[in-house]
Amino acid sequence: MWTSRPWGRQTPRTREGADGSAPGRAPEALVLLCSVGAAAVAVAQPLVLGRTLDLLLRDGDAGRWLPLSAGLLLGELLLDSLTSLFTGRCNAVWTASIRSRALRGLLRAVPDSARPHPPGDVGTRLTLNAADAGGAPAARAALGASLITPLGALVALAFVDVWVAACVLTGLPALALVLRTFARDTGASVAAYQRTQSLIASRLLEALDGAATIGAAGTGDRERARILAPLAELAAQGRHMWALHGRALGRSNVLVPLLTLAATAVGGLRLAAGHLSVGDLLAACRYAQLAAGIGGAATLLGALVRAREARRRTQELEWMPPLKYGSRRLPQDGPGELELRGVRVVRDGRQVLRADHLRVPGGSTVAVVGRSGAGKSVLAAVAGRLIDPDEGHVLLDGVPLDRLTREALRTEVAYAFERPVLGEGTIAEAVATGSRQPAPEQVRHAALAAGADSFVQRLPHGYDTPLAEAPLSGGEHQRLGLARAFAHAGRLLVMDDATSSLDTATEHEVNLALRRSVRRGTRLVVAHRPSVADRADLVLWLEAGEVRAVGTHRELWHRAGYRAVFGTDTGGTGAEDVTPGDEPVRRHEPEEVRP
Ligand SMILES: Nc1ncnc2c1ncn2[C@@H]1O[C@H](COP(=O)(O)OP(=O)(O)OP(=O)(O)O)[C@@H](O)[C@H]1O
Repeated sequence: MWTSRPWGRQTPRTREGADGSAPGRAPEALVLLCSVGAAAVAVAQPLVLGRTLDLLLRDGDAGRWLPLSAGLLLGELLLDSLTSLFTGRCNAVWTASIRSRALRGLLRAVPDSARPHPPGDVGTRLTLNAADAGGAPAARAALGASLITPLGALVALAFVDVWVAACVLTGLPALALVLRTFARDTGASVAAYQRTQSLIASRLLEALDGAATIGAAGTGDRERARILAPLAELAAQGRHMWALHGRALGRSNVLVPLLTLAATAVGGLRLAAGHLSVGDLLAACRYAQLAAGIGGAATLLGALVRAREARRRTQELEWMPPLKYGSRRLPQDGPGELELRGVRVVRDGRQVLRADHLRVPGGSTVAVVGRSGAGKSVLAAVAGRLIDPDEGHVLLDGVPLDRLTREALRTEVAYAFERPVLGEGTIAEAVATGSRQPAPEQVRHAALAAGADSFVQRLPHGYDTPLAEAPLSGGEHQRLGLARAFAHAGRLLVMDDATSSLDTATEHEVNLALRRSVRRGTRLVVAHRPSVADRADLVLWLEAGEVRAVGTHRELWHRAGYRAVFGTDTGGTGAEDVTPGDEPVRRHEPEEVRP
């Protein structure tokens, strides 16, 4: 049953960072604080343990040093646990923030600029790459803290015994060199690995999208091979990364014990010479270990390099050029007159649309026809400012579209597409989604006009049926897209192949309803059927990106080139598929439409 629940856009309770705002320094500061605390405790421990041991050996009673040692051990444990907790939290909020910013950048971008990023690539950037990039602040904090331990240990060691400290110091440049080489070499591999990951994801999504075609053509094996072709490269890159990591760890794993051994030997000699106590030797050995632990920074460094490359990839989405809006509004009750002045659209150095002095009178219905690739969709996109022309201007009721506020543009220009994206909510929410919030009765009215009401009523929960539970045919899906466009119809409605999946009779009913029941305005209809062109007030015939002619369907039908657009060369008007008994088409005489 359809309920009258209003489908107001609810403000979801967003998790920290998920709204795209930067989480600030607090999560990172907490990680830094706890890791520095843990590092400080680690540095203090050997001194205290050494002193405790000396007191126990000498007096058999270490006094308050014993509980202090235990306290430090427990403190280190607690601080390590807190570091893990805050690291998880920091990673989560940063990942959410980076992902939201990238997504927002993508959604705000000029649609054409997103074209080079196929869905699989976008998916990889928003999931894997965002998560890697989100790990950077915590890794940075941990790296900073991880340097405190060896440096602090070295200073403390110098207090215990300067000779042992000097011995450790001589080995540190070698460890630093290992880290530097690792950071340099691993950067390029990580970037290549992430690119290949995204290529595989893109191919997989392409194949899923075209699963029916692949199944029908029996090219499953070839497709599988195509998707997995970069896998060998990915494996090689992965192995290379692990080899670099392994080499860095291996080298530091050799250097660290050697250094500790050398420090222990020097400490032993100093003990034998009476310059060190047993407790001092214990502390010196532990400090030597901590100082040499700088090699462990390789893992954090690896995470940071990966995060840097991943961040670069999410920022490519975040920083895509946004569609900029102006501050002007449309004149009240304007008829929806559309004008294209000196418009040129160029793609890959090729002109794909040129239209000059083209004026579509307000309230008229114009069919845009032409062979495949003629530029119909480009014209449709330019007419409602989905893209800006490279040259020239598009005006709606005398106002250039790029001067309009976002609100004026999106409330007065509606689109219906061949393959509308309906989202994940209920049927009602899918129709209601848009710049305005239509009331439930308006949603139903729009669905009726789009010929969707009857099949929606048959669904288990009517308009409240979640889309995921509504098995929709291509035509039903398209009708919901039309309903959404009708529910938000402004003074200009652009329909780009939006009825291609409807049978001729349904398409005709939709056309009649559009005239009778949807807010009046100018209609720009990209069409492939002669019947649609015949019902329009005027036809705009495009060829190779240029306006070939403007006229009524019946006028143009005399031209063989025009008939060829519809793949027919019969003597009729090609509009014979119009349902008998149609009401006569009411034409709004255009005052001026010329190419
Ligand atoms: N972003 C782009 N990059 C490169 N070329 C583009 C881009 N957008 C459109 N084109 C090219 O512009 C030309 C017109 O494309 P358009 O989609 O407008 O054709 P169409 O007339 O709608 O075709 P169809 O009827 O097959 O949908 C095509 O050759 C297309 O390849």
